[in-house]
Amino acid sequence: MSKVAVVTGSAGGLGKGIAQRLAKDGFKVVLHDINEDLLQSALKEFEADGYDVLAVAGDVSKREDQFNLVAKTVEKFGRLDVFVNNAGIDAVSPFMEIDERQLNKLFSINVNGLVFGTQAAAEQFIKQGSKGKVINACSIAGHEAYEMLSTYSATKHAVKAFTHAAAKELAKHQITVNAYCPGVAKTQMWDRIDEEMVKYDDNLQPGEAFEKFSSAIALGRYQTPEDVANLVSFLASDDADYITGQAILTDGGLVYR
Ligand SMILES: NC(=O)c1ccc[n+]([C@@H]2O[C@H](COP(=O)([O-])OP(=O)(O)OC[C@H]3O[C@@H](n4cnc5c(N)ncnc54)[C@H](O)[C@@H]3O)[C@@H](O)[C@H]2O)c1
Ligand SMILES: CC(=O)[C@H](C)O
Repeated sequence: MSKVAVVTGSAGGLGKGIAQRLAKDGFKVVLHDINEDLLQSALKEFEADGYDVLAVAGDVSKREDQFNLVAKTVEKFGRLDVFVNNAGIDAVSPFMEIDERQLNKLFSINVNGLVFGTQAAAEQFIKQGSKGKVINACSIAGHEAYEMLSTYSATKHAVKAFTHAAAKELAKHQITVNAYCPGVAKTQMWDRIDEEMVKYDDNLQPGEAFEKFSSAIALGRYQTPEDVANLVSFLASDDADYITGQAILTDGGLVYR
C-alpha cells in the first residue's frame, strides 16, 4: 500500500522539490498552493512524470481550507500518512517600520497556517488509528533572528515552539512532529528578499544581499530544493519513527546548535 503525503505551498520553490522527492520515494502526493495557475502547471509536470498525484488549491491561513485539503486527500487516496506544512512568506523591513499589516499577514500564513494544517492532519491520523508525521518548514531564522527580517524570524521561532508543543501533545497517538530548518536557497522567496534588502541599502546592488548571506555558508554554496528534500524525505520515512519535536538545521554550515 502506497503512503500518502500532502505538501502545502508545493507549486514552486522548496515545496515542489519536496513533493518531487516524496513522489520518487513512492508516496502518492497531494500538491497544494494558493497560486492556482502555478499549481496546475506543477500538476501537469508530475502527471507527465507518471506520478499518482492530486492538486488542491487553498490558502493555509484559512482553517477550513486546511481541513478541506485533508478531506480531498482522503476522498482521493483513502488515507493520509505525512503532512508537510511548507507554505510560508517573507517580509523585509527595518524593525521601526513593522506595522500591523505585516505582523498579521506573516503570522496568519507562517504560524496560523501551520497550526491549522497540523490540526487537520492529526484529526485524520487519529481517525485512521495509524501513526502519522507532521513536518514543518522552520528556518535558520527559527534559531537566529536576522536584521530586516524581524517578523519573519519571529514567525519561525513560533514554528519551532509549535513543533515542540504539538510533538509533546500528539505523541500519545504515535504522531511525530518535526521541522526542517533550511539556510539560504535561491527560490522566489530569496529573489524577493534580495530585491527588498537592496532597496533599503544604497551599498547593495541587486543580488548582493543574497550573496552576502550565502558567502557565510561553510560548505561554500547556496542550498538547492534537493538539499532540503533530502532531510524531509528522511523525516517522512519509517527511519525517523523515533524522532519527534526536533527542528533540524540543513544549511551547509551557517548556524550551529
Ligand atoms: N528559500 C529559503 O532560503 C528558505 C530558507 C529557510 C526556510 N524557508 C521556508 O521554506 C518554505 C518554502 O520557501 P520557498 O523559498 O520555497 O518559498 P517560495 O516563495 O519560493 O514558495 C512558496 C510557495 O508557497 C505558496 N504560498 C504562499 N502563500 C500561501 C498560502 N497562504 N497558502 C498556500 N500556499 C501559499 C506560494 O504560492 C509558493 O508557491 C517557507 O516556509 C520558507 O519560510 C525558505
Ligand atoms: C529565507 C530564510 O528563511 C533564510 C533567512 O534564508
